[in-house]
Amino acid sequence: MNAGWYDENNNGFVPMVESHNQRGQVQPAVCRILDANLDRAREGLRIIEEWCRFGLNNAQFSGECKQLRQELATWHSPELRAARDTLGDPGTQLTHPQEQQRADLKSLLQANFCRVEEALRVLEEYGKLYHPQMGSVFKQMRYRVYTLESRLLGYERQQRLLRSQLYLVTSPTKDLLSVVEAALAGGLTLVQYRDKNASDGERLSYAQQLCQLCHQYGALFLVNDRVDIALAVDADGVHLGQQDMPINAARQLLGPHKIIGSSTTNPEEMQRAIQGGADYIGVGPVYETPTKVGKPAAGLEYVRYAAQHSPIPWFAIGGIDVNNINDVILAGAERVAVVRALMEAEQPTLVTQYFLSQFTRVHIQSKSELSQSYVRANHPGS
Ligand SMILES: Cc1ncc(COP(=O)(O)OP(=O)(O)O)c(N)n1
Ligand SMILES: Cc1ncsc1CCOP(=O)(O)O
Ligand SMILES: [Mg+2]
Repeated sequence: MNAGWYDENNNGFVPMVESHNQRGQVQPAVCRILDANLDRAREGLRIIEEWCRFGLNNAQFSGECKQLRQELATWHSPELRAARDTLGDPGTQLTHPQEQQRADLKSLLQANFCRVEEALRVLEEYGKLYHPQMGSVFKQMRYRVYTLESRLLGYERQQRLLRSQLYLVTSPTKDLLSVVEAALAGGLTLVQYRDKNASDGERLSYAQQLCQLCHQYGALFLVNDRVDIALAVDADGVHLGQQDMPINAARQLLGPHKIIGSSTTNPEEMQRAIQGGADYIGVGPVYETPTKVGKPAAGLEYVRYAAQHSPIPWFAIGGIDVNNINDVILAGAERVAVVRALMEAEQPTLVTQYFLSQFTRVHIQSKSELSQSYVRANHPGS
């Protein structure tokens, strides 16, 4: 097999020029290192590719993984393979406890990205001893993998946001973690940590614990108001109100792939949030609420407006509970955010399940009511 690499600019396969080794200058150990790391990088990419293909059904991401694997294969010459000495390799016996268990899919993907990036770095450095172009080729490849990682994790986040119909905004309580965990156990997939009075130390500590908990359950975790805390705990994003940091400044700090939510009370604020690049908006307060004292209700009218006009995901918020959720859904909401209804619930797991079940039930019921009234109108007496 001829070694070489795929050059996008020349649009073709570039055969590998004579290696230093062929001139007898490279130690066998270097060939073993290159062989092992070519394998490591390809295996890691294959694991990521399987998720892109079968988990996300995403042809673009899986295509990029496959392309990278094929480019790696072109460097894996018989000469490097021949240097392999598995029996004499002390590293085959060494495993790290973290390799034995992965907390969730995100950590599985991150661990494998890390493995690929490390292997590419090794190939970049030791490759310089083997072939004059190996250093720059593997450096470029490593940057492509970084880009793929951040695009893939960003895409995953957006998908999870789209699928989230219930959003818990927390309020301070001594059993904060157990309330949130009970709601997560009921199927909650989106949590915002909100505490207007805690010290920064407390905020950081709660944010860290909640972030870890949410990720264990595969849920998204956002921080209210504070971009710095969101960054410090590697949260999935922030929620910003009209008085908080502007969306574009937060985007500069958080990068393109974190989620930024924005509060809106009227069509003008909605328009500005969308133009500013918000990933979702809060729509409300739908009803007056003691959680946001002094903020007048925007009403169901604004919910109907959002249902007609918002091109991005939006969450109705403010005074929503198990008694009025159906009115909010019938006004067009497909997603709601709540504080008290879950934070003060005796059984947050059951209340979460109830809320989530309403999105399916109300739509089925309202469709069947509509079809019944259609039959009555068109076939009187039947
Ligand atoms: C989902 C969601 N919508 C609206 C808000 C309110 O944000 P803001 O207007 O900044 O008020 P505070 O929550 O900071 O008091 C929210 N937090 N979440
Ligand atoms: C933070 C916020 N922003 C608009 S309404 C609201 C509070 C909603 O709280 P509750 O669900 O307890 O009425
Ligand atoms: Mg705010």
